Amino acid sequence: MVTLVHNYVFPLKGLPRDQISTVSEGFQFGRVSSCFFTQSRRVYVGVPPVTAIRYRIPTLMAMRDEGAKRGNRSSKQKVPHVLTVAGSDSGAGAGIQADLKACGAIGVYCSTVITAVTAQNTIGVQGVHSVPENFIDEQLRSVLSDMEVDVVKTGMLPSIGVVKVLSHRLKEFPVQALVVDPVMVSTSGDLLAGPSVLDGLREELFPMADIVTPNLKEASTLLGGVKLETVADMRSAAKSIHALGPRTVLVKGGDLPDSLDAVDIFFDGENFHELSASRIKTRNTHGTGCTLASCIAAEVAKGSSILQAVKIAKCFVESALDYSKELVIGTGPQGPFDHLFKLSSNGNSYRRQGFNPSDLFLYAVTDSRMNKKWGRSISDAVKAAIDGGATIIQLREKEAETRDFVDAAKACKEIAHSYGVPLLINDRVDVALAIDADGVHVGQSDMPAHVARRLLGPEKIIGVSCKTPEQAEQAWSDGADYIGCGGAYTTKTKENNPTVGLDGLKTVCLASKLPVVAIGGIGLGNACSVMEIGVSNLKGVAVVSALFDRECIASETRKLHSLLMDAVSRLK
Ligand SMILES: Nc1ncnc2c1ncn2[C@@H]1O[C@H](COP(=O)(O)OP(=O)(O)OP(=O)(O)O)[C@@H](O)[C@H]1O
Ligand SMILES: Cc1ncc(CO)c(N)n1
Ligand SMILES: [Mg+2]
Repeated sequence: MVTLVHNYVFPLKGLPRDQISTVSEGFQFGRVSSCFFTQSRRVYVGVPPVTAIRYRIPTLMAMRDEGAKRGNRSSKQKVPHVLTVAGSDSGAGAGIQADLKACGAIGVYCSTVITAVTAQNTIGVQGVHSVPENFIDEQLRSVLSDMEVDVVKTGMLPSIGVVKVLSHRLKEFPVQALVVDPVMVSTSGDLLAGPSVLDGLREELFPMADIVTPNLKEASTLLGGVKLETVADMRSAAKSIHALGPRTVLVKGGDLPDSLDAVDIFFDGENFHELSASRIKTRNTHGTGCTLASCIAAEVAKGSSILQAVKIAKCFVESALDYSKELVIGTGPQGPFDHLFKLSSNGNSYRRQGFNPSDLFLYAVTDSRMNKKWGRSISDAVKAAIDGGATIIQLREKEAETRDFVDAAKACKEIAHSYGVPLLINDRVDVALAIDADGVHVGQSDMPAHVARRLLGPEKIIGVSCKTPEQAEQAWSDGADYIGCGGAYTTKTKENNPTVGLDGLKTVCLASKLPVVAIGGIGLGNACSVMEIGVSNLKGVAVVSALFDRECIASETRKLHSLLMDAVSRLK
């Protein structure tokens, strides 16, 4: 199942115990009696008869990140990186093109080694032109030797020679994880890989793979043609394929006949997980397999576990299919879908042109108690703040009934957008979705930012409250756009909220790869001191009572705006 590489056993013996972590999910082995090493840079230390301990050898990347954390702020931003080794689909629904779009949508860099060029459309595959093996090898070497790939994802590998070349290069340049989509036949029934490739996959790639993702036909072919017609069949297929060596298996049920749900079976050698999504009624399912595998790779590159990544990927495919179910591209039976969730959107006059960190400059956060105290509606308060120069609005409504909140948020969005000011919703991702707000702001105990990102899509703004460098790092890897850091000073607005002070704020700003807005007890008297900590990614201040617990919101906002302008011009 895995190769014993003795060189790697010896250094392991001296490994301090505190550098070994016990991992339950996906790391239970039937019988492991000694140490071994897989190509994906993991060392398993067997404790017979059933458990295994995992130690992840730090990747070059992790070491570089460590270096960056230790104060080398000039080091470049690390972007999670997936390399796809696959075929081009001229119709751009599947293959390399699907991989690029999927990774792009998830916010992960994707490099491409092209194994074949297909002439393909919504009707079928009209031609395949394989790239010579030595040139595939050259592409692999170019990318792997230079670009610090996190995860490799494979799609169409047209010959056994290509499989061998790839497995050789992966041994020379190990990566964190390998996702193998054993593409054999297109959904239109056209052959994309010869039968000899099967042996190559089984012998060379599966033992190195962290996950293998066959569809029903591929699972059947891998197992010598067994019939797979039910979820129970899929379970036993997953088990048999797992025995061929991969760490985990996902048998995809997109093509399962007569099923109301799209059910996939995940097996990690110990446990089965039945993953279900509603089956979207659409012709646009061309490329779902490639997309799913790329999303898994992208999520793993961002730091998810394999199972977590599969769940997120499945949800991505379901949402994308749902979003593009009416899309009409091509005349054939199998259309592509919209990975970027945008092509078919209409009627939305205000579309954000990417997040602009300078919008954090004067960040107004509403408070229902203060509005009640002064007898004004949320939308009047918002309008006044914008009149005074607020550059972004967050609606923070802890007490309102959901329906009232949705109505108020709709009204506020209209006002904010008429001034070109973005509107965010505190905590309530559902409300943000309901009114198509510009984004959300979540705290450490609210919905995790990576889940919010999945629900809201790549365009929306996501902010996360962070008090420590670790939380800031997490927010960045979760795909947030900015962080809010505080309390800068003590505040009565938010009870039980420890103050980090200006020193804490500075520490977080220095560690954060994202722009920061300071919050907590900030007002006319101290806003300048906050900005004067002088860290370039501190983009502004967020205020609640200094604006909303005042008789005239607009004039207080105006005063704060001009103070901030002065502070910033002094810093230049
Ligand atoms: N109509 C649908 N609605 C929701 N999910 C679907 C639908 N069709 C497929 N899926 C999901 O998409 C993923 C890919 O599954 P599928 O079995 O279609 O792979 P595939 O045949 O390799 O794809 P392709 O060859 O079209 O790229 C699975 O998670 C599956 O459950
Ligand atoms: C190039 C290519 N790769 C994979 C698939 C499987 O969908 C396809 N149709 N075309
Ligand atoms: Mg399919």
